[in-house]
Amino acid sequence: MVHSIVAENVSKYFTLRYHRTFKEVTVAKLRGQQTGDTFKAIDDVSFTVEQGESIGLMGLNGSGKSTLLKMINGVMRPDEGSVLTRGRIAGLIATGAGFHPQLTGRENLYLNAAILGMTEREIARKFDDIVEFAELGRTLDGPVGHYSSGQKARLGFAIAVHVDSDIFLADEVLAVGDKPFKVKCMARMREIRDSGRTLFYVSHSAASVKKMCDRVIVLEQGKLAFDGATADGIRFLEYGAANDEDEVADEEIGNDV
Ligand SMILES: Nc1ncnc2c1ncn2[C@@H]1O[C@H](COP(=O)(O)OP(=O)(O)OP(=O)(O)O)[C@@H](O)[C@H]1O
Repeated sequence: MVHSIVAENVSKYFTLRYHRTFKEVTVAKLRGQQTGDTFKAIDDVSFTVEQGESIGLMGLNGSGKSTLLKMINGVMRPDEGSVLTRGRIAGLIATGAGFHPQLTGRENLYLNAAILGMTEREIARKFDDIVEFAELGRTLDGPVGHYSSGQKARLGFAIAVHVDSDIFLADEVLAVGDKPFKVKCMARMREIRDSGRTLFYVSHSAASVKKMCDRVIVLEQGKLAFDGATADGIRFLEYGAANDEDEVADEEIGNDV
């Protein structure tokens, strides 16, 4: 077994500030009021992922999933503990992050692919496939600042899936895409999983996690609340309500893949 991701006693603190200006802070201090609050967004989380595992990272809004993914990706560092990863990491962790709004989609494609570690030759070789995957049509030559969130996600995801990575991170890629694009993304993520790469997939959708992942990690207020088999994880989250409307839509997407 080869370790792909090792997180050891990872904690991350954030400060929530109640005031936006110096004046407000000064007034609050003079009145003896609290000006902010520091809290643990990730609280002493440890787990090991082997190469080729596909993990569904689940939990309520604000439970710390994106923060954990950012630390795996390396864009954020833990305040305590460590996150070690093996190999190249690619994926979509924040829709549109890293795109330059004044540059066109085509220009951003070159820039983003280079930032993700692709060589010029590699970009030239994969360019048409990326463009075809993104299906942006003439929008590709318009500035990314004018793109809808779905269009940004299309471009970002299309680039990310074409990077030869060992670890693929996906944070709610399916949240903003339309149905045909979601189906395409799911199919591509399954290919990534089946090619033996490590998949770390953040989702609120039980159906897609069931189809995609063999292990589930659940965060609750920054703490690791569950780590185990997918079916047990979903049961743990009590996402099984069959008459839930979202869940029904969710199953539809799942069935199409
Ligand atoms: N840069 C930041 N500064 C201060 N607080 C932050 C920052 N980033 C995230 N937080 C807070 O940390 C907590 C965890 O946020 P995070 O985005 O990781 O949650 P999440 O599980 O991904 O949520 P969601 O399901 O809504 O995407 C939240 O309370 C959020 O408000």
